[in-house]
Formats: sequence, structure tokens, C-alpha cells
Amino acid sequence: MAFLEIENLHKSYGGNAVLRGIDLSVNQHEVLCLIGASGSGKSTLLRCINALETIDEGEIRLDGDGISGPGVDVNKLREHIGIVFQNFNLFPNMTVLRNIAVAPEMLLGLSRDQANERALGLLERIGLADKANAHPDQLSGGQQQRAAIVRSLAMEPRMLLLDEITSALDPELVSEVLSLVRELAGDGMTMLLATHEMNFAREVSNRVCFLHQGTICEIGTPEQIFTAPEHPRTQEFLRSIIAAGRL
Ligand SMILES: Nc1ncnc2c1ncn2[C@@H]1O[C@H](COP(=O)(O)OP(=O)(O)OP(=O)(O)O)[C@@H](O)[C@H]1O
Repeated sequence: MAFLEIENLHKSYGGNAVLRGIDLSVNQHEVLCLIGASGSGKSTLLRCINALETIDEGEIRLDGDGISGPGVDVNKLREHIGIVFQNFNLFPNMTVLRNIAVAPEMLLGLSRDQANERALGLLERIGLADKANAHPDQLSGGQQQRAAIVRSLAMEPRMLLLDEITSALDPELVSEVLSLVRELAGDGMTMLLATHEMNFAREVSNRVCFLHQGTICEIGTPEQIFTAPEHPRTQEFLRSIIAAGRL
């Protein structure tokens, strides 16, 4: 049994069918990258998994337990599955330390000292302990994104969803964020990522999934997808990526 299982997932916005029968599974400790053109449904898929969107049809299971539909404890679900967004979404009025400590304190019941200690340990890990008392706007985009990633880690999630986490960054700041993701992958964190960074997807993924207009066209190892794609849509997408110098 896969760790995360998605079966026949459908999601529409009004008349716009964005996800059209997604079947996907992610194994424990696996890194799976979603690639595809803008609007293909990558973010929506991640948001459905984390219950930020309701689903119209289908089922999502985590470790065998249903996590979609009515009756699901959304707070519990979000303890288990962290999500990091393109725009960091750090709380602007809190210090970096509080940003990381607040959820473990409020939701996991850690004491303030324990939560701060956990947060500081995470900041040390990413070399930002000296920024603990700064506010997010005093950090670079790359530093903010790394802080947002460890904020998710502070909840000790079983899985992370990463939604275009480098898209809002200046190119010179991308690598520090990708290095952190690479490190998490090395530690065995189960991750589902939506990314436009093809070289990164190629390097860090166990499998790559190509989405086209809300359906999975092709899924395979990075080697297979990037060097021998079978589906004409995947081939076309990769040709355009190569022509743009992004692979
Ligand atoms: N809240 C919303 N309300 C209405 N339509 C939405 C909403 N969110 C997404 N959509 C639509 O759903 C489609 C898929 O969007 P989504 O953001 O999932 O694609 P994506 O593959 O992540 O794109 P990108 O690579 O640009 O982030 C798009 O047509 C988008 O306009």
C-alpha cells in the first residue's frame, strides 16, 4: 500500500474542470515531482490533498486512512501533511522564531520554551539562528522560504507538499532553497512537489508526473520522463522547455 493514495480525483471551479480523474500514489520516503504547463492543475492537486480545496469526487487516503470528504479532522490532517507555498506566507507581525514556534505551541501543546527550543534548533540547522528575532521582511526571499519550510517541519509532519516554492525567488536565491529540499529528501522526507525547475525535478525526484489539463499524461522515473518520454504531450512540453533553455 502506498503512503498517499489518490483515486479518481475530480475538481472543478464553476464550469472549469481542473482535475479530471487523478489517480496517483506516493510511497513513503518518496519524492514525487509534478510538472506541467501553467494551469495544468498542479497547485490545485496539492491544495486538495491538504483540504485547502474541497473535492468534487474521488478519494484521498494517507496511510490507508481516508483524508477527504466530510468528517475529516482538517487540523489533524494538516499536522500530518505540511504545505509550503510560493509566497512563503510567513506571519509578517511575528519574529522568525515565533513564526516557527507558534503552531507547535498552539496545536501540539508544547510549552513556549519547548516550542522556542525546537524552532531555534531548526533555524540553526538552516544557518539562520542569528535571524531568530528578526521579522520576515528583514530576510531575503530565500531566507524567508527556508524559514517557511522549517516552520512546516516544526510540526514534524509525515509528508510535505511544496507548491512552486522557488517561483517567487530571484534566480540567485533559488539554489539555497533547493539545497534544503535536497537535504530533506536525503533524510527520507516524503514529498510531493509542484515545480517549474526541471533540472531540480530531474535531480531530486524518485518519480516525475506530467500533468496536462487536469489529467496525468505520464509518470515515470526522471530518467524515463526526461530522456525518453512516451506520450506526445510530454514530448511537446519538454521540447518547449528545452527551447526555452530550462532543461
Ligand atoms: N480558486 C480558484 N477559483 C477559480 N479557478 C481557479 C482557482 N484556483 C485555480 N483555478 C484555475 O484552475 C486551473 C488550474 O490552476 P492551478 O493553479 O492548479 O494550475 P498550476 O498547474 O498549478 O499552474 P501554475 O504552474 O501556473 O501554478 C487554472 O485554470 C486556474 O485558473
